[in-house]
Amino acid sequence: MTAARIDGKAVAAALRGDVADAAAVFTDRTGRAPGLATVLVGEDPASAVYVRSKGKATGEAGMASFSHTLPDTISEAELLALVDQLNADDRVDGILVQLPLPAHIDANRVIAAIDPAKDVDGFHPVNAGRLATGLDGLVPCTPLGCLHLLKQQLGSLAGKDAVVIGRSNIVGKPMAMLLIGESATVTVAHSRTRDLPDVVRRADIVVAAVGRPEMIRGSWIKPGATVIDVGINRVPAAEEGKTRLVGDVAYDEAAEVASAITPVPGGVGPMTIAMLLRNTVVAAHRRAGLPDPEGL
Ligand SMILES: Nc1nc(=O)c2c([nH]1)NC[C@@H]1CN(c3ccc(C(=O)N[C@@H](CCC(=O)O)C(=O)O)cc3)C=[N+]21
Repeated sequence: MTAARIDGKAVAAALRGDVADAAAVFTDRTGRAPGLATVLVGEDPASAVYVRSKGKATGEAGMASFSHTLPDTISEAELLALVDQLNADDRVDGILVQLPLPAHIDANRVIAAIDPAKDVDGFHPVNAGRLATGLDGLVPCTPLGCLHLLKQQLGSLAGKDAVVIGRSNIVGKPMAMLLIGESATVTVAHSRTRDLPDVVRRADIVVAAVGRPEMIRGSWIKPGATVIDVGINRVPAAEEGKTRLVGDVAYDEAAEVASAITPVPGGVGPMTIAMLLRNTVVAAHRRAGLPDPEGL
């Protein structure tokens, strides 16, 4: 069997169209566009690329973008002061502080300083708690994008065996919460899990978020499983001096066994950005006291 390739880029483009429609309605009703503020500390070139592509996507969706680039010599207090300023700014509906932050800054303190109503990354403990307890809040973009792809592919997830590989606050834990919310039977595996290949072999749904290039092999995949690859790893390419992106899953091997699989690039990555825009337009509606836009 050759697996269907789940086209995250196309699904993300459709979602961005719906977000743009909702943003236009919001702008009409309130007289201002939904606004996203991004904060980048330091000059890491890969991080700068993400922030730029987010800024571009925001404009295309009819939203306002406020981007702040700070030197990596900035103090924690100065960064916290900027977050306070963005919390107080009524034009700003969403705040994204790009991670990782330099080592002298406590990322948990910065995340905790963001107004939970503007926390479009869904990283604030209040939003994590809401997700864990089934309350409405803002949900982390990458797991939300993975769930959207899974539901589009499978319909109901109820009763499916799902394995999430990775236990980060950003992907693994919220992914597990979302899958539980869909009534899947969820196993969270990680670096200390015993017999990982056997654990993965039981799964109808595999979400790989470990950050190790091509670690999950085709022989680990249950025939017919759906595989969502969150990994974005840059590795040396065949041609001297060049690099290419690979996921956490050995794509060609897994595609021979799975029924559907996301590619890297063009899978989960574009969904993350689309969900960031989605969360921003949802946050704008809630802050304005309007009902959530339908169908997002
Ligand atoms: N507070 C915070 N929130 C984040 O959501 C966040 C962050 N910090 N720090 C960095 C990571 C990384 N991240 C990506 C999003 C989209 C692609 C993406 O669209 N990738 C393209 C490929 C891009 C390329 O070709 O380089 C794809 O997979 O097709 C990648 C990476 C969000 N992050």
